[in-house]
Amino acid sequence: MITAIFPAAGKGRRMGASFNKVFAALSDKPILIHTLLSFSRCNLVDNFIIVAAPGEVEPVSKVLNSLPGIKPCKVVAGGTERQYSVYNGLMEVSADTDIVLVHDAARPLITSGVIKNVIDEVKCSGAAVAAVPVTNTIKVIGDDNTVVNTPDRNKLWMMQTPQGFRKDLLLEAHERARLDKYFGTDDASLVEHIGHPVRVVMGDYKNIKITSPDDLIYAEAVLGKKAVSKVKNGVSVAISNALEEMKAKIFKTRI
Ligand SMILES: Nc1ccn([C@@H]2O[C@H](COP(=O)(O)OP(=O)(O)OP(=O)(O)O)[C@@H](O)[C@H]2O)c(=O)n1
Ligand SMILES: C[C@](O)(CO)[C@H](O)COP(=O)(O)O
Repeated sequence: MITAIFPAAGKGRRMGASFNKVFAALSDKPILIHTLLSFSRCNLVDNFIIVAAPGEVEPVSKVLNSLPGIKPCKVVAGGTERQYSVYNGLMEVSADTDIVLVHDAARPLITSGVIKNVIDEVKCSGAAVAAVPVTNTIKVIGDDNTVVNTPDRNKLWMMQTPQGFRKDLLLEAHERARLDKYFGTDDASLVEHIGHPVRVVMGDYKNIKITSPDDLIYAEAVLGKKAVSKVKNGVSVAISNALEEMKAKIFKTRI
């Protein structure tokens, strides 16, 4: 059994909106809905756990479980850091799950092909992360802004999600990180911290994390045609209505 955990409990500060960016509209529906629909189209994943901000758990749960085309979701409360949010999600994974995927709710352009790449490698080696080779020259900079060195570009990859692991391995890594007070910006770092090899598989340059308003413009352009075809089959109408409902419930005091 394969379970996907979607950390969605961030603040989206770099987006500069007055609300959590995962509810921001991208084309015809919220970012979070795009992400969940993409995973719902991939028949390799069995269960979804969405980690929402504590005050957003109830409305998100109600809206998600009434939407067409999205697999049934469990919604749990997140923490103050992404790592804590993932841990809270992990605590809710069912006993019959053997593989866990962690995917940023803020990466809506994920494809079934990349999800499959990650799952295939987890089945072989236990830990896999989607990533892409860097396309710019990277330099390490010292305190005074002077270049320290220029690492070999052929060895530099940008990490994405999904990141997938055997459940027991990811649990051990998170428990150890808590004991050691170790923080990583992704789940693979925690697995590296316990000394288990993590394999990199091909991601997709389009699989961006929506971080700033410019990313929304790029994502809109990528989705362009797809969004139009979805409107035709009527699914988007239900989702647009759900977006309005979600906005009204979650943001009525904050917009
Ligand atoms: N305490 C947190 C922080 C982040 N996330 C989630 O982790 C993903 C990646 O985080 P990031 O893009 O850094 O999101 P934010 O923390 O929302 O953004 P910012 O750093 O700009 O505030 C997002 O889907 C976000 O919702 C989470 O579940 N819990
Ligand atoms: C996990 C991650 O998506 C890998 O790129 C990323 O590290 C999380 O986002 P953040 O911007 O570093 O919080």
